[in-house]
Amino acid sequence: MLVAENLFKSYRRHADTVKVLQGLNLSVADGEFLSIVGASGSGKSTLLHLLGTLDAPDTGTISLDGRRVDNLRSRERDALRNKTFGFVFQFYHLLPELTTLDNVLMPAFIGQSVFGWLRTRAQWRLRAEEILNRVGLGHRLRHKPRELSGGEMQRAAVARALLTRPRVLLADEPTGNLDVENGGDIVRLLRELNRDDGVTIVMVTHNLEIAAVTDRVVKMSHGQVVEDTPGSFRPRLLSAAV
Ligand SMILES: Nc1ncnc2c1ncn2[C@@H]1O[C@H](COP(=O)(O)OP(=O)(O)OP(=O)(O)O)[C@@H](O)[C@H]1O
Repeated sequence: MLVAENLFKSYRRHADTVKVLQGLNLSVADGEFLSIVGASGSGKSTLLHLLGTLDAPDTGTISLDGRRVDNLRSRERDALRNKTFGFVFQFYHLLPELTTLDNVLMPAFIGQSVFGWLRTRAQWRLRAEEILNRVGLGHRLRHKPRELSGGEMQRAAVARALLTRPRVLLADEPTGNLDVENGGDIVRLLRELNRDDGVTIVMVTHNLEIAAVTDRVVKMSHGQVVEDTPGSFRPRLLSAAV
């Protein structure tokens, strides 16, 4: 479904050029739960940004269902991104002044006209409540982020990413700021969303135990894929695995 071919990406800072991706190839199948591991600086986050059309490669191509997405014009790219991808980051990025419910509603609110929003907000609210119940936060709708635990904040961020029913969830170190128990809960939640709702998930992680519960573990080094192995996930082990 999502295919990256021969990606090169460098960052220029002043006189320096940092070569990050160096001929990277990766295919992600529909419905897969894949993790990307590798040393710090190997280019994991850069790859995730490129796959999610947040940034473009210098050369190489990225295709979704056979259609190039790396060279779209910005308006087309934004529309495709909003429809196709949900993003979860290590530090949640929730807006502190908004309630959990309003944070989750943000993707629907942004980019709509006032009239569009007034016309559709009741439906979006129902959807937001449904997804918040799904992630176990149905009892925290009115809480502000500072009134939530780290694990709850990440659940809210997952709910926000899934509000618009994206096909692909791109998660950059979603457990990186959580203790073992809460990190395990988040990965179990992602596993369930993948299994029950068919969401394709690409997750960057430093934690090899967490990576092992995904279907496939891709290891990066110096901007290339150097290992691509099945994870050790078995459905019946889900509760004991993390
Ligand atoms: N916007 C940028 N400008 C300049 N250099 C950058 C930029 N973004 C990333 N880099 C550099 O590119 C390299 C790869 O960064 P990237 O974040 O993709 O690595 P990573 O594998 O995700 O690392 P980590 O595991 O530490 O998060 C790093 O050396 C980083 O300093």
